[in-house]
Amino acid sequence: MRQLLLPLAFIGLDLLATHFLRLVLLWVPVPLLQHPLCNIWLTSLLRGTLFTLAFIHIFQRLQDCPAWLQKQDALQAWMVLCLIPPSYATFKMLCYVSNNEVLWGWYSLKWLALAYVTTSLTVVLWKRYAPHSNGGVEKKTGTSLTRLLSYMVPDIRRFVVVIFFVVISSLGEMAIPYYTGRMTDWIMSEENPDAFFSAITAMTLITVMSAVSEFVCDLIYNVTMSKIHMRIQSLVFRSVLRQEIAFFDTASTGDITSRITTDTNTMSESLSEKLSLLMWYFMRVVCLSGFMLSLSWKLSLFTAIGLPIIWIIPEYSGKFYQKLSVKVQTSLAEANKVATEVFSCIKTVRSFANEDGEAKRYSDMLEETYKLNKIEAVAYAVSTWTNSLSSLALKVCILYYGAKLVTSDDVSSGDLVAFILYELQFTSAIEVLISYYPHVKKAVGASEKIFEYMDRKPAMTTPGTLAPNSLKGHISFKNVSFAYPGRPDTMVLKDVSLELNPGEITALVGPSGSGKTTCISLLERFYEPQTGKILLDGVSIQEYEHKYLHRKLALVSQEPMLFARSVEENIAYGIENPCLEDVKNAAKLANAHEFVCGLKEGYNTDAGEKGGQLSGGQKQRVAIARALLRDPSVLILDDATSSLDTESEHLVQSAIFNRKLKCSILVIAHRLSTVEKADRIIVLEDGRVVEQGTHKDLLQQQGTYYLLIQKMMKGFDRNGNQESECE
Ligand SMILES: Nc1ncnc2c1ncn2[C@@H]1O[C@H](COP(=O)(O)OP(=O)(O)OP(=O)(O)O)[C@@H](O)[C@H]1O
Repeated sequence: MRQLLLPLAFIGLDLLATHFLRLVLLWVPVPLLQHPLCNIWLTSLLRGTLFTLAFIHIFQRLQDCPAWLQKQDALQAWMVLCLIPPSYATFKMLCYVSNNEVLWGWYSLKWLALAYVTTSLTVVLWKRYAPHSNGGVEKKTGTSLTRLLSYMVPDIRRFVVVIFFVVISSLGEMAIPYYTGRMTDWIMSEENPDAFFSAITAMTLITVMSAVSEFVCDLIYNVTMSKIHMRIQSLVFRSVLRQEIAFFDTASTGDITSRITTDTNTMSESLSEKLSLLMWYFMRVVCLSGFMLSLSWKLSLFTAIGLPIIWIIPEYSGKFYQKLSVKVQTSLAEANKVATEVFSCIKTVRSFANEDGEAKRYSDMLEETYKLNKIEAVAYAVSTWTNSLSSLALKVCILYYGAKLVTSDDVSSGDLVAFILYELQFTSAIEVLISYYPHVKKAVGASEKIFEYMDRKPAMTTPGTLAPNSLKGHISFKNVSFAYPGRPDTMVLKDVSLELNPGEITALVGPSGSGKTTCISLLERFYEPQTGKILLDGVSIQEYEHKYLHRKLALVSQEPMLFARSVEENIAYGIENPCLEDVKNAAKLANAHEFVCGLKEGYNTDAGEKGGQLSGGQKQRVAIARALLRDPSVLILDDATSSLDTESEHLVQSAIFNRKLKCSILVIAHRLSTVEKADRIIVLEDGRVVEQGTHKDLLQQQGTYYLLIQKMMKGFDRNGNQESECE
C-alpha cells in the first residue's frame, strides 16, 4: 500500500509545486516572465532545480526514503520530465504549428499526465536499447570495432562502390510505394489515363535497376570481406608464429588453431553477413525516413512516437512466454527423471509390485506439465495476438490520422497510400537493425580474442641484425643458468660453461633429465637463459639475424618432424629456390638417396603428416639431409641416428663426421659407438657440467662418465649384443 501511496503523494506534491511556481513567476512584475514560452521554460527549470535540491539534501540523506527516489536514474528521469513540456512547446513553435494549447495548458492534469507517461516510456526505452557503459567493456568493444574497421581501410575504394550501389538499390526499392501512391492519385482523379502504364514502366525499370545494384553490391561486398578475412587470418597466424616457444608449451594447439580458424570465421561470417544487412537496412531506414518526411512530417512524427510501443509490448509478452517455456522444460525433465529412475530400478519396482504406483507418479508429473502447457498455449496466443494487434493498432492509428490529414488537405490520398507502404518497410527495417546488432557485437567479441593474440608481444628479445659472410662456428656457454618458464622455480641448468670448437666433435652426455636437450634449446634460441651468455664466434647469439642464425646452426632431433609435403620439399625446407641437384647430394650424404629413389614418386613422394608415411630411420635420414643441405657452421645431432641400423648409422656418421673440418659438431648420444668418436666429451649431471675430456681420460678418472659407461655396457649386455663396442 505504501508503495502505491508514496508515488501518488509525490505526483500530487509535484502538481502543487508546479502550479505554485508558475503563479509566482506570473505574479513577478517583469514583462518577460509574463510571456508564456518564457514562463513555461522558467517554471520547468525551477521545478527541476527544486527536485535536484530535494534529491541531494533530503532523499539521499533520509534513511527511510524509498530506493527509487535515491537512484541517480531518478534525477535523470526527473530532468526529462521537466524538459518535455517546454521542449514540445518550442518544437511546435519552430514548426509553425499552433502551440497555444500547450503554452496555456501544460500545467493541467492532462498534459502533466502525458509528460509522466512519455517520461516513463523514454526511461524504459533508454534502459533497454541505449548503449550503457559497462565498465571498460563498452569502451573495449568500441575500440575493437574501430580496429576491425581499420582492416577494411585498404579496401576503402571498394566500400565506396558498395555504398554507392546500396544507395542506388535502396532508392530503387522506394519506387514501388512511390508509384503506387502516384497511381492512386491518378486513379482518384482519372485525369491521365496513360499515367498508369508509364508508372508501371518506370516502376519496372527502377526495380530492375535496384535488383542489378543489389547483385553488384553483394558481389563486391562478399569478395571484399573474404579478402579481409584472409588478411586477418594470416595476420593472426603470423602473430602466433612470432611467439616464443614457451608460449606453445603452455597454450594448447587446439586453442591456438581455434583462434585462427573458428574465431576468425565467426568474426568474418558475422561481419560479412550481418554487417552487410545492417548497412543495407540502415541505408533503407535513412532513405525511407527521407521519403516519409517528404510525404508528411506529421505522419512521420506520429510513426516515430508509435514505433517504440510496438517494440515494448512484444518484448514483455515474449519475456513472459520465455519464462513459461523454461518452466515447461523443467517439468518435462522431472517427468523424464521419474521414468529413467523406474526403468533403471525395474527389478525393485517389480519385486515390490509397485508398477501402478510408479505409473501414477509419472502421470502426476505429466499432469503438472500439462497445466503449464495450457498456460503456455494461452501465453503464446496472447503474445502473438498482442504483437499483431499492436502493429495493427499502429497502422490503424496512422490510417486514421492520415485520413484526417487527407480530409484537411494536408496530404493527398496517394501520399497516404505511399506513406503506409513506406511505413511497413520502415518498421521491418528497424526490427532487423535491432535484432542484428547483437550479432555484430558477437563478431566484435570474437575479434577481441583474436586481437589478444595479435597484440601479444613475444617474451623474447628481438632478433639482431648480424649476418657475417663467414662464420667459424665457435660456440661458448658462459655461466648459463636456466629454468623453464612453466617451472620457474626449478633450475634445469646451473652455471653451465662449455665450448664447441670448429673442426671438433663434442659429445654431450649425462643421465636422463640432466639438461642435454635444454642446452640445445638454448642454443637454438627457443628459450632465453636467465643468467649467463651464449656466444657464437665471440658474439652473443641474440645479435645474429634470425634466419641467418638458424641457417648456420642446423639441428637434427631424435624424433625429427617432417611436414606433409614431398620429400624434396622437406629436405629443402626453408630454403628459397632450392636446386634439386643440391637436394640429391645432401640426401646422398645422409644415406637417404637410395631409399628415396625406391619410393613410388621418388623425391616427389609425400612424406605424410609428421612424416608418418616414412619409417623412423627414413625420417631421420631425411632430417639429416635437411640439415646438411644448409652447409651449417654448427651441426647439432640430438641422438639423430638412434633409429638407424648399425650399417646405416656407420654410413651416415662417417658422412657427417667427415665434414668436421668445416664446422663444429655437437652430438647427444646414447650409443657408445657415437660417443667414442667424439674429440671431447662434456658430462652433464643435474644441470651442471661435472666432467670434460676425451673418452680415454674420462674413463681413467672413473667418475660420472665411467659410471655412465658402465650402465650403457650393462644395457648392451642385457640386450646381448655389441659388448665389444664398449671396450
Ligand atoms: N618444456 C619444459 N618445461 C618444463 N620443464 C622441462 C621442459 N622440458 C624439459 N624440462 C625438464 O628439464 C629437465 C631437463 O630436461 P632435458 O630434456 O634437457 O633432459 P635430457 O638430459 O635431454 O634428458 P633425456 O636424455 O632423457 O632426453 C628435466 O627435468 C625435464 O623434466
